[in-house]
Amino acid sequence: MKTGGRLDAAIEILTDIETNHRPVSEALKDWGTKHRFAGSGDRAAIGNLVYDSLRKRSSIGWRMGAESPRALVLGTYVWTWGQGLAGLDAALAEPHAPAPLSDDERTRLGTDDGLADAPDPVRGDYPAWLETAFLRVFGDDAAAEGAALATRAPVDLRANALKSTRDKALKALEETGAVAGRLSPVAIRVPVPGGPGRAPHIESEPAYLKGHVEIQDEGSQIAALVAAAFGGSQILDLCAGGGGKTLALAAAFDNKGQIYAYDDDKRRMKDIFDRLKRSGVHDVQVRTPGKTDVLADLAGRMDLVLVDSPCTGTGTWRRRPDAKWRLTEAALEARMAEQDAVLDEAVRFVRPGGRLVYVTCSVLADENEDRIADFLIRHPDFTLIEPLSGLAKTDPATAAALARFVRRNERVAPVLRLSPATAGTDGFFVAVLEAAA
Ligand SMILES: C[S@@+](CC[C@H](N)C(=O)[O-])C[C@H]1O[C@@H](n2cnc3c(N)ncnc32)[C@H](O)[C@@H]1O
Repeated sequence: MKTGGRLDAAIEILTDIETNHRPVSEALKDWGTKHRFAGSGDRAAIGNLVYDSLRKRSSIGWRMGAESPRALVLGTYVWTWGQGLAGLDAALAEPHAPAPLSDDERTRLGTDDGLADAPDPVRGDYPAWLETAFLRVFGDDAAAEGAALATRAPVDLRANALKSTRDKALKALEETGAVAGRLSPVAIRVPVPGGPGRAPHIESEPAYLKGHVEIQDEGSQIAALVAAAFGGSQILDLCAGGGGKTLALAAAFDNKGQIYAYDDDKRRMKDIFDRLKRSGVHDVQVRTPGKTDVLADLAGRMDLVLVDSPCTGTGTWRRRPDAKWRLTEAALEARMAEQDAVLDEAVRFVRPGGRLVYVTCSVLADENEDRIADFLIRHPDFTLIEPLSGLAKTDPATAAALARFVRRNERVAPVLRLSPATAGTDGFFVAVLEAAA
């Protein structure tokens, strides 16, 4: 396919997503099934056009005067992909291309900066109803933080210390352009190309197949490292899901602790057994929910309970831009109620003097500081402690590198907050609570 045809396909897919309220991945897959002649390069380019259009829906819509699929795709090609008006004209002259530009489109696409007077949520590409929430967390940086959440994310990997080292894994992945991560000592970052370029397919790399690396955002790795550094031998990962943090905890513990992995939704745990096996993890007991209380024997015994809480995922908008525009106030409130519930549940497992680590991949204070503030009122026997105090003992260099992400002037402090703009990771929040001895 030529570029013109790819632009037209992206418009068709975005229209399908919008009119039929379909998830992006499903709409892309469907289009692929109906257009078998499209090669893998075409599919990658079309997928990139669709995702990039969604990432900057608001700012491109503002500049184009419309948020129609056509306006978004044309704006993405000219501005985000840097092809300019001349590049677009060339593509539109190709077979199967979208219709020629109107005069208004031509004028708008030829204007360099149409965002000078735009409000923060437009410049930062986040939903207008979150304006107050973003201002509260980011202040004057709200638009810049939003804009960083509207870029493409790199592929982050965690070198699995149980099977390899970061240096060996970097060597094995040399051809992908992999480099060492900047914050986590086990992070590897694989850059993703811009424009139509295909992201590297890590799942087919021998280093991945042999369990030497796991795919995990560097922010998620840091959350696990911060938690693991509080040590102990009995750990409960209460919201284990597919096991991303469980695997990172197990690697940090070098198979020396006993980790219990649980999730109240059995389906979310479907991949965990395969992942544990591939990673060479032996010290994890998976507990799935059943008719009886399958965690009863752990009550009051855990040195560490990790609550990797359900959340809106605002910190992961780079990877799931459609979720950004689908998020509603009702969904946010539902997540907050779940967060309170799971925090309350966690309490019964923490031994006297033990720690409860609360993690979200959201940047919103409603899901972070506010949940902890309310928790401390309900559970005055817990206190918030320095989030990096564990890591400062086990890995002082990493703790020092992370110190600038500790927030001290919030409603609840100290807490750790990472974001794409400040840390180059997904948005993550970590609070560490200690039970009275
Ligand atoms: C952010 S995801 C976990 C991701 C996972 N830890 C990882 O690193 O791959 C949150 C998980 O919490 C689970 N969950 C929600 N409420 C829960 C509860 N009350 N008890 C246990 N798990 C819960 C959800 O099913 C979901 O899988």
